[in-house]
Amino acid sequence: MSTSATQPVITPSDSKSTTIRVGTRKSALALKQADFVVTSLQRLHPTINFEIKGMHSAADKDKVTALYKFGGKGLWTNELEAELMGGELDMIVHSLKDMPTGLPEGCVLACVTQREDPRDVVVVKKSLEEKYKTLADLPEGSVVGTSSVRRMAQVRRRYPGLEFKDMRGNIDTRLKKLDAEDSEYSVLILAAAGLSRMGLTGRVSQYLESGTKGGGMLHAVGQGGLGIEARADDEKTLELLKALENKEAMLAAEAERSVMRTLEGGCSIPIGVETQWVSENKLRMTATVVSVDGTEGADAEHETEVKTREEAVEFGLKIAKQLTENGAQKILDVINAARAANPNTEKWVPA
Ligand SMILES: NCc1[nH]cc(CCC(=O)O)c1CC(=O)O
Repeated sequence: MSTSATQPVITPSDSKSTTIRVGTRKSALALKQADFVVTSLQRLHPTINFEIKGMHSAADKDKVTALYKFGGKGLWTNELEAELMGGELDMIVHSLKDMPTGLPEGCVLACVTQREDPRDVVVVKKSLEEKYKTLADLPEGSVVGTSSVRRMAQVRRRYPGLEFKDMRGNIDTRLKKLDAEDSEYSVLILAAAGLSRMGLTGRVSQYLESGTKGGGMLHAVGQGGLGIEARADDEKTLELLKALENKEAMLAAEAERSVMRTLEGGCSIPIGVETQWVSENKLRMTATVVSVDGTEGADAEHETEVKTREEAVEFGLKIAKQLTENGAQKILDVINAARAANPNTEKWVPA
């Protein structure tokens, strides 16, 4: 075999001998996210072989059962985690917002990548696009498609005249259902990040955020971020992932997840957040907990210096405490009691 400058010789030592298996859900969006992570890792480590393995979760397979009944925590993630622990996978790429705030023993949130736009957005039915742009434009009785209790409760609080109807399925399916001539929906609320990753930002009609123009709506904990889970003792994979970590995104995510972890009583709750780096190392968070009927809300806002994971978690605790003092506990107690009393009729989805 001859060597030349244009034809590098592949010797056994630098051939693709190591394989890293990357698990993900199997939706088009999830596969895109995993692909993004693998492409980034492959660029940094050309000699490692990366394989993506897509899996359908229990919640993907069963679209009828109320999602929180799968056990709330780990709805989308349990099967993947079993493979991670069994060594069939080396990492899992998640939408951070679908990741439970408590991970199974032996698993860690190894990496948070740079965050996409964390906001929710309004998408208007194609045939109504000329008529309505924002939630405020919608006439009373208009139907908003969402299965997220967080989105529903917050919209109800600000726009009590609107109606809600369940909307599940992946992004493509949701848009098709919205646009169908005979659909009852006027708008959908979706995550900007999902649309953007699918190349569908053109459908965004309004960005929702804390200000008046944004409808006073806060997004989900972790929304727009990717979380990569790995085995706590897998030094090699943890080291690989360090290069993909975005510190600002990680600290903001830890702070948001800390609020959620502190407040949740074992089930998904209607909590919205917004975090923003306002100056060097200074994080501002706005958070809300809203009753399902939208009549009551507890709000909190605070900014503080956050430089470490511990400080981020501490900050989240502080916000959770402020929320509790402002009435969040009462709202959560009512929700938990209603779920316990009437487990068969609710379709509340953590989104
Ligand atoms: N609820 C499902 C889900 N999980 C993650 C995203 C994409 C946004 C993200 O990565 O945070 C979506 C779609 C949506 O909420 O519109």
